[in-house]
Amino acid sequence: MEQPAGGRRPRLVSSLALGQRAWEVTLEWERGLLSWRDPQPPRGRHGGNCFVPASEIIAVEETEIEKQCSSGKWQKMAKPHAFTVYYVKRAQKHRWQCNEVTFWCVDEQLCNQWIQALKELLELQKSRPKQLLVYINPYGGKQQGKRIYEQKVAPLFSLASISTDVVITEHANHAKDNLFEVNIYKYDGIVCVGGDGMFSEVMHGLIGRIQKDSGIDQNNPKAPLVQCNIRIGIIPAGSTDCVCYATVGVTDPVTSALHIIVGDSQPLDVSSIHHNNTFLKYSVSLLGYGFYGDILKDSEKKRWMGTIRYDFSGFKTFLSHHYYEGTVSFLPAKHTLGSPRDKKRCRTGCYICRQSKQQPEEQQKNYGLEHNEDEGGDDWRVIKGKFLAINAVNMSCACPRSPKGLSPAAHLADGSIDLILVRKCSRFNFLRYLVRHTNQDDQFDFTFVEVYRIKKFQFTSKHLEDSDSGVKDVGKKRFGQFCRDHPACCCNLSNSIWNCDGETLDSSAIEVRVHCQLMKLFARGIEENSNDEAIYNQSTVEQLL
Ligand SMILES: Nc1ncnc2c1ncn2[C@@H]1O[C@H](COP(=O)(O)OP(=O)(O)OP(=O)(O)O)[C@@H](O)[C@H]1O
Repeated sequence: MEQPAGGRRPRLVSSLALGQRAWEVTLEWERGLLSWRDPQPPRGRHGGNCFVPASEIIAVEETEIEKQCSSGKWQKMAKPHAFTVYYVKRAQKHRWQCNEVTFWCVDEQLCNQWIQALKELLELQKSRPKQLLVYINPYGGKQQGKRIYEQKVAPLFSLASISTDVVITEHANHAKDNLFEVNIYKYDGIVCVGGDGMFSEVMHGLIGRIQKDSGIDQNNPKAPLVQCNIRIGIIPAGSTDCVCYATVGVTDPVTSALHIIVGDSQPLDVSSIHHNNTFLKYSVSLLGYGFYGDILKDSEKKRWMGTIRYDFSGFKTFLSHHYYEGTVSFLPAKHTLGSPRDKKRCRTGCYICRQSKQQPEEQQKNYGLEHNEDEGGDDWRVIKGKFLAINAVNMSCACPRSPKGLSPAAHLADGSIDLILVRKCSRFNFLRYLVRHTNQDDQFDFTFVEVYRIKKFQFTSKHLEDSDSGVKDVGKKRFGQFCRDHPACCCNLSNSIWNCDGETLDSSAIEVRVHCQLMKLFARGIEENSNDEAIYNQSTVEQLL
């Protein structure tokens, strides 16, 4: 063992066997790094050097290995002592796998010393969860949630010595209601196994519970919400897993489980949505009126079709080409360093998101001040018009169908919303706009598309503004009915609905405000990997619709 100066913990260097050959294995405490190299690589082969940071070691276990190997060599030797290191291995397209390597030696004491040292190093990884509360939606997606959890996730949690309390949901809102009853503070995290709907339910339960315990009234649209430090992990098992995709880069249960085990933490902005001082919902990805609202409305009626309903309803909604009149008022975001068209993608360790970290404290400080900067004063902008789509996104909304997403440069945690207004245009132009979500061209470079980075917005449909004039209304309702019966008609219907992260909102007139880094996920954002960006070219318009 090497003994460096200065009383620091010594580096552990040993010659250990890996298979049939002796490797030099090193554990560097200061750098938190395990490495092994072949000191005499076979002729013609380069010496392999392997490194695993301690933060990516999943577990260390003493291992029984066969006393006799095929060559019969060990017969003459003393009993081998072995240990296995399980660690994260990066595969293609942001996928993580659990890899293992087994080292052995004949010196039992040396073997134990290595196991002890590695376990101590793992103990130092303080952000790792020890106890998790898991909710499984057995009916999400292809109804595989339970199987996915039991076969792919639970064995990894057990390997990493994470204890779990598992609840298999029996009805919608089971998890949300349960989160108001259990002692959530004894857990290091909440895991949901399901799709975006299940995640939304757990998020509402957790944020709601924290506000309740802190005496915050969620119905007050101006109340500064209390941050949730209990992280949520998403094991994707739904028909849409967009939040998982946008925060991990892939929808793969094993990858997500490994991000939970290593204790990743990704802060996330959350928008609160109110109507007349009544809280409606929280949103973390897409709040869409018009095109995406209509797709949801139609697809809800076709649940029997399974996941193909989204393609079907997307195509139908595109053909129907309805536009909606209304007024959007918004408060531009001044604090953030980026802009929606600057091409600075939000990636692991994003600088722009890190700079926004102090925002929640400032919001708390400003609360109650009559003319605080947050209220914006005269800075509000008002836009009246006819819109095919109004999309407010808290993240890029990248998904396998649209790997760039609705706003490629949106950030997960910069305390802003990207507001995209798509004004009435021809069907052909709208198609051109949609196609740009799948290629390298700028989807905001159209005269009928505007994008703003904002903090708050309000929307009222013209239908509601006019609702006093009863006579006009009757006519409009009739007209609306005619259009519903003839979907190829492209006139304006009175109202669309809001699609809030895949669920409908009860009101079309809404008030929205973003809460910077209100919650945290067991994720690290999308890791930089230029090869994966080439995936854009594979998407087609059909996939997008
Ligand atoms: N046991 C249950 N029975 C019925 N519904 C449930 C149950 N558990 C959860 N849910 C609800 O099912 C909804 C959809 O769940 P989830 O997101 O997991 O699946 P999904 O197939 O992706 O659904 P969607 O396509 O509608 O988003 C959630 O809103 C959740 O509240």
